[in-house]
Amino acid sequence: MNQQGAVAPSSSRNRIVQLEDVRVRFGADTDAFLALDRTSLTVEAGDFVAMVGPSGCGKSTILKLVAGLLRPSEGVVFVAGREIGAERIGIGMAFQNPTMLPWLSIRQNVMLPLKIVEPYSSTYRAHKNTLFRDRVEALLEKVGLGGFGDHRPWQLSGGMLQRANLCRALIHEPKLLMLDEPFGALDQFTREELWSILQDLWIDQRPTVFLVTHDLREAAFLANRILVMSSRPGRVTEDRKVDFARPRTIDTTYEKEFTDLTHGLRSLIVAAKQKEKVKS
Ligand SMILES: Nc1ncnc2c1ncn2[C@@H]1O[C@H](COP(=O)(O)OP(=O)(O)OP(=O)(O)O)[C@@H](O)[C@H]1O
Repeated sequence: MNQQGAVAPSSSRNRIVQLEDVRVRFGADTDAFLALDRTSLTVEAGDFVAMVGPSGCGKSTILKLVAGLLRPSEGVVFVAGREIGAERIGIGMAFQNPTMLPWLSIRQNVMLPLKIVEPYSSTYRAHKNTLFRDRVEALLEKVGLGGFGDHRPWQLSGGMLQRANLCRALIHEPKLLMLDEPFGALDQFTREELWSILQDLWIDQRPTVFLVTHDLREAAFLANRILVMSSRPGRVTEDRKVDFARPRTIDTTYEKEFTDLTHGLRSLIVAAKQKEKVKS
């Protein structure tokens, strides 16, 4: 068994995330079931990884393992060369429903990680009206929300809120950015606009991104690597490299290589779902 705080093998120190033979079980006794089966995975710092697969296959479970919100039942998870939980690492998160605090302005909402996360929190009071405010304004401007800093969340549309949500996830320049279906609730046009915005932010800051999505075009547009998972108990069955030149544009998504890729991914997921039906 691994000791808490174990260090990853030195040959793999440039890998920011490593899962070794990880299994996750939920429930107890007769209700216990295996959600994630023997998963091994390594991710290089600065990479953009998308995870796709049938509903319930364990995509969000992998996000939670990497974010340290969940412990593996077996195996080990290393983040930044150390067993998860042993050392703090900057993580940004965004989910399908942006949970903004309604009594705060958009600027104050975006600033929250600076107020909470070290090394920013200790100088928050000194910088909140100068340096940090400028930083928030610059980021809001970048995502097309310049001039909306004083608005309240309920005055913004869903697409605008998700832009603000991305700003909040990135304001403290996290090393890891965890995105769980962040654009799932948006219309197609807004979603496509946000893909380009997220791509630009990633090119600027180069965090390591884990994106969970059901939208195969989204995965192929944004990621450098797409992991396809089998049905429950989930395993990574395919690891596809995506090397379309950046910055990608919406036109890229109509090119043959791109549609071949998304079509191929779709076939894999349909096959995984059929296997699930046969099992049940
Ligand atoms: N805390 C929990 N307790 C019990 N079961 C859980 C828990 N979290 C997840 N599960 C179960 O584990 C399995 C994997 O869940 P997970 O959320 O990782 O799937 P997913 O691939 O992200 O699904 P979706 O695409 O539908 O969001 C599912 O069957 C889910 O019901």
